[in-house]
Amino acid sequence: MDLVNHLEGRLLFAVPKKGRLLSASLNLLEGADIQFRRENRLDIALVKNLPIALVFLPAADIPTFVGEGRVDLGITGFDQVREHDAGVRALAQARRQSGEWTPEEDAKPRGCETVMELGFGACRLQVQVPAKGEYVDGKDLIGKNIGTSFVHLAEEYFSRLELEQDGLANGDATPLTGRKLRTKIIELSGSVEAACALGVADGIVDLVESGETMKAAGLKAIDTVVDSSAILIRSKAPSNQALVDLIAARIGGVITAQRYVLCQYNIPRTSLPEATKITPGKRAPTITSLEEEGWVAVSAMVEKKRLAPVMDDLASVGATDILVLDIHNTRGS
Ligand SMILES: Nc1ncnc2c1ncn2[C@@H]1O[C@H](COP(=O)(O)OP(=O)(O)OP(=O)(O)O)[C@@H](O)[C@H]1O
Ligand SMILES: O=P(O)(O)OC[C@H]1O[C@H](OP(=O)(O)OP(=O)(O)O)[C@H](O)[C@@H]1O
Repeated sequence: MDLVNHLEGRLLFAVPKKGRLLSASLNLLEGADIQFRRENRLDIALVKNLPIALVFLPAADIPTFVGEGRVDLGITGFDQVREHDAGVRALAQARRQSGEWTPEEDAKPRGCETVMELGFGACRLQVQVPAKGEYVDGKDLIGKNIGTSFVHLAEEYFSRLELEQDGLANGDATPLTGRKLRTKIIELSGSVEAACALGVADGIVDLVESGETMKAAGLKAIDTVVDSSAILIRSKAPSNQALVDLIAARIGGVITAQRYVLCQYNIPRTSLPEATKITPGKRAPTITSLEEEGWVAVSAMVEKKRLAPVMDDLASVGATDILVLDIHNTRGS
């Protein structure tokens, strides 16, 4: 089937085609009951049960497609959105400097909006240097060679440092982009951590999660440029706002279900005030009377990461029969 000619009337939703965000993104789509079958090697898949087409793209390109309004929704990293925005600023500044900028360009609905954080893909874009070297501060790298895949964010970072060193204020009057940098930013598309050891760069700007890659390459972090995690983004003028809202509600429900469990227990009514302080629920706990005089049953959503101390505290105020149930999905919570 010629998929490209079946996109008419469908909301376009971009999903990372590979890499760190792929499997968690597919889990979210499954939880939101977005059903599709992706043909081998095809980067477009029609959703069977909704008027949506999934477009599988590199995470780094998704902010461009969404920001230009070519795709309505997308899953990518916050770092990629920041890098894209910095690139748009750099391009606009270059066009202004060359006199090519027109007032109409300001009116274009460029850029994407964050719909929600997705609770996975947490990492940091950090400035890294050889662990045994002399650099301890970002400023020590001014005038040096920096390897990175995040060229625009690196340019803005070192532009800010250079401005500070020169005693100039960074404000709208002195844009971070379009200046001639003393620091040389070298664009690398992968394995950035090898650049220092191979003599290509004095420092790098690269992502760190566990820190294993950085450590294995003999590097240490000296500053953070961006704290990132996966986000759902939408274009400024999506083709079907109602469908965007529906997808957002479904995905929000899946994320809440992943973060929370349902905790149920019995407790003497006299201890209820203490117990409900421990489990206030998302809005409020549900309390029902038991057949046994003076006892109530409580059920409340509890964040998974707080579960063990919550159960300890409940037991210490006299709760019994404490049960914890997984939540499969939620809506409106
Ligand atoms: N180690 C990590 N831990 C968590 N999230 C990460 C990690 N590395 C990258 N990410 C997130 O995943 C996004 C995509 O990175 P990833 O390296 O998987 O990209 P990719 O599309 O496979 O590209 P590349 O071919 O450059 O590796 C990043 O922008 C970031 O938001
Ligand atoms: O702190 P860590 O947990 O070690 O993760 C960090 C690494 O993960 C990412 O690369 P990835 O493995 O996705 O491959 P890439 O270098 O080809 O982008 C990133 O670019 C780092 O190299």
